[in-house]
Amino acid sequence: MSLLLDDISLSIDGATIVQDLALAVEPRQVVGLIGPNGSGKTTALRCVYRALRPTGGAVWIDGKELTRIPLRDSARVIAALTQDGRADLDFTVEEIVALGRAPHLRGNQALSARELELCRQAMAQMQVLHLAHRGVLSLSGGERQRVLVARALVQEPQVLVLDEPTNHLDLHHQIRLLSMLKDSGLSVLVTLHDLNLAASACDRLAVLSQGSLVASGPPQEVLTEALLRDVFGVEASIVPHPLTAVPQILYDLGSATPREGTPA
Ligand SMILES: Nc1ncnc2c1ncn2[C@@H]1O[C@H](COP(=O)(O)OP(=O)(O)OP(=O)(O)O)[C@@H](O)[C@H]1O
Repeated sequence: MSLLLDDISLSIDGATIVQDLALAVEPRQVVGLIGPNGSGKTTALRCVYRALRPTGGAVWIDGKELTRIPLRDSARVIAALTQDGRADLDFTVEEIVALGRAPHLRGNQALSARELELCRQAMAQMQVLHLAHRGVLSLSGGERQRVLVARALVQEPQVLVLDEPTNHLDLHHQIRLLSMLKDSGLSVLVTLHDLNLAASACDRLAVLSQGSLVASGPPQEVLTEALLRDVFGVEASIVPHPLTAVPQILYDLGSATPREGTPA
């Protein structure tokens, strides 16, 4: 399933937060949305999972304009892992994961045997099966993040939107999650701050700066020393990964430089 952000803009109280963002995610592609803090990444994702409605442009799913699709139908095909999706009710892990099936159920319909097995598999995949009966409030940040990914997977979406999914995850789980996304066969739009992981995991990168798209394309075209300097205010060297040839950034502490338009 394809996802298209067709020149979307989002203004709040007269302030433009995202401006004319054009971005396509082809079927089975993983696209990374990167950019400095406050550049509009979360706001753009919120327009895709319908927490916000763009004030200009439109989002299209497989050739259909999103606002013309009933909410329940779009919830069946788009799953989101959000930054504000922290569960604050003390449900158990298996209850939280089962909530991912909600868009597919009618009323108080119970989960079928297939759906229960789907939940079990997703918990196993995210290595939280042993926590199934624990209350989510008792989990560590990384455990809870993995539970929320499992909930998104049981939704059986075709488009997956994830806002900083590696937050709280240790290195092992960061790499497992990103390789799972790469192999998932889903159309994935993901924001990441770790640019080395983004370069390894994503087919394409899109760079936002102050609400506007400033670069997009394959990681080897997008990640340049000039872009790191101009957009992120960092002097760094970029070398090809010795095994995969994807660009990898070598940072030098003390190389953060003032960025244009950023308060000191
Ligand atoms: N409801 C709102 N009202 C006013 N300003 C907002 C609102 N939502 C977001 N903003 C502002 O819009 C800008 C972009 O925010 P957004 O969360 O999209 O950035 P981001 O790129 O995801 O940042 P980060 O990397 O820090 O998560 C920020 O300056 C933020 O303060």
